[in-house]
Amino acid sequence: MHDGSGRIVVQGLSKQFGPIIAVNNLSFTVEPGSVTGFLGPNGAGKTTTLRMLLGLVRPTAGTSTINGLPFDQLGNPGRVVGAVLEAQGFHPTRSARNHLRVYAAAMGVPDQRADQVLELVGLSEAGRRAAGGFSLGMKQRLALATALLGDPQVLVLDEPANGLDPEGIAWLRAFLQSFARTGRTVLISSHLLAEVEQTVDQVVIISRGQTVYYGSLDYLRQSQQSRVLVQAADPQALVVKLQEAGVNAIEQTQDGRLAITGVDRKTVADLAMAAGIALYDIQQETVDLEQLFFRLTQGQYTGQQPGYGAPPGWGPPPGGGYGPPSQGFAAPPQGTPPQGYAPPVDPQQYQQPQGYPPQGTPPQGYAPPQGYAPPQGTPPQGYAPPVDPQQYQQQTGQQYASYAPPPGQQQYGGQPYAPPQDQQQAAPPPEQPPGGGWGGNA
Ligand SMILES: Nc1ncnc2c1ncn2[C@@H]1O[C@H](COP(=O)(O)OP(=O)(O)OP(=O)(O)O)[C@@H](O)[C@H]1O
Repeated sequence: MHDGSGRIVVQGLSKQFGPIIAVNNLSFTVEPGSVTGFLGPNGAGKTTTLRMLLGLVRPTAGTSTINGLPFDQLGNPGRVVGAVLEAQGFHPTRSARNHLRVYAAAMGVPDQRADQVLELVGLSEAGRRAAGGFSLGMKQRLALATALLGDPQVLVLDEPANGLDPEGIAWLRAFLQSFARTGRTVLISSHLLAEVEQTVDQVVIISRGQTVYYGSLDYLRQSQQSRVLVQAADPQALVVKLQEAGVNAIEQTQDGRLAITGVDRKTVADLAMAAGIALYDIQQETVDLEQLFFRLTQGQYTGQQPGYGAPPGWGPPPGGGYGPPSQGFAAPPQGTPPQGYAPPVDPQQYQQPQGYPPQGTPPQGYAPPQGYAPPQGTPPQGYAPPVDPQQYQQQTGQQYASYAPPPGQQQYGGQPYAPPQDQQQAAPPPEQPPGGGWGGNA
């Protein structure tokens, strides 16, 4: 029901399976009106966290709530949370439409909603085909359709882009952003930053069950400065010349090159030439987000400490704070839809079925953020911490505990439906989600 904020709060969540610490003291908040990416390499603890959030796994410690309540106290969870943990569990010979009708009945929503959600995800034409013959991408869409049956306030999707082609990923991006823009909450997991980079407003990056970054991608991006890598005939002499010119952020790389931050290639080359120091190689190194993601999560398998923070000599984020992520989103691609798909409904605008608060009306009890509200204030001095502590504090009310690394660790535009009178009084669905659909790998 749309009777709460739709906020997801995870607080000190831990899960141990025998000797395996799958999730270790995880805390983060997902605000309504935003898309949050939950990122980490394979085995980092993403699915376990989502399963705890959805009441499918009992935490060893900590809590997770949606609308301020644990999942099992939500009453009619299918109307509050739409979840896909695995795009599996469809009866192989049952048509997609009939699959959805079964879930609609369990949830107390009218049969017509099945056709609406099929249209929303672009599966209208395939609706009468047996789900067993669906491609992975089509199964992802059908799982999403199942999650949308109850017109939920919150979407929790585990690796939703898995199996989608580029057209499908672009469509999903537009859909989720449009969904979030109506004041709803979206939490999606992925092990690939690039897959969700253009979709999310903020990310929670975990490695070995622990948070290694929590904040906006803009902050992460801007915390990294490019370096000039130079191979000089006389590195020591070049260091002296650079320091005389006021350039002090210099370090030596393992291969003997100098890594210089805060200057461009031309400045270094000019200084070297003026001093008569021969240069054998000079390059500008720009660190992209994927590299940063890898750096933050490395050690997952090697037992190394994760790459907390920027390397020495790297500067603070640019002055003036950091801006909000780009507004708007890419329109779904044009052209011929893949075989078997009806063209998905234009995800430019999510329209709610009748009987729900009008589109754009935030759920009671909170003011949805306009786009993404960037953290306020001045970024930390010296270097960028892996977790944006201000945002962490702002959202959780807690001091971020892992600021220093622990030792040794590391749209849609649906056809509104008017529920028939008798359906409006329908019996509540079961306490637990029906197996196989939302929360399907229970
Ligand atoms: N039921 C279980 N029993 C024992 N260990 C488990 C169980 N579920 C998960 N684990 C372990 O917990 C750790 C985290 O697994 P989890 O599936 O949550 O990671 P993940 O980030 O979702 O990975 P992936 O991207 O590969 O799905 C792994 O080491 C996994 O083997």
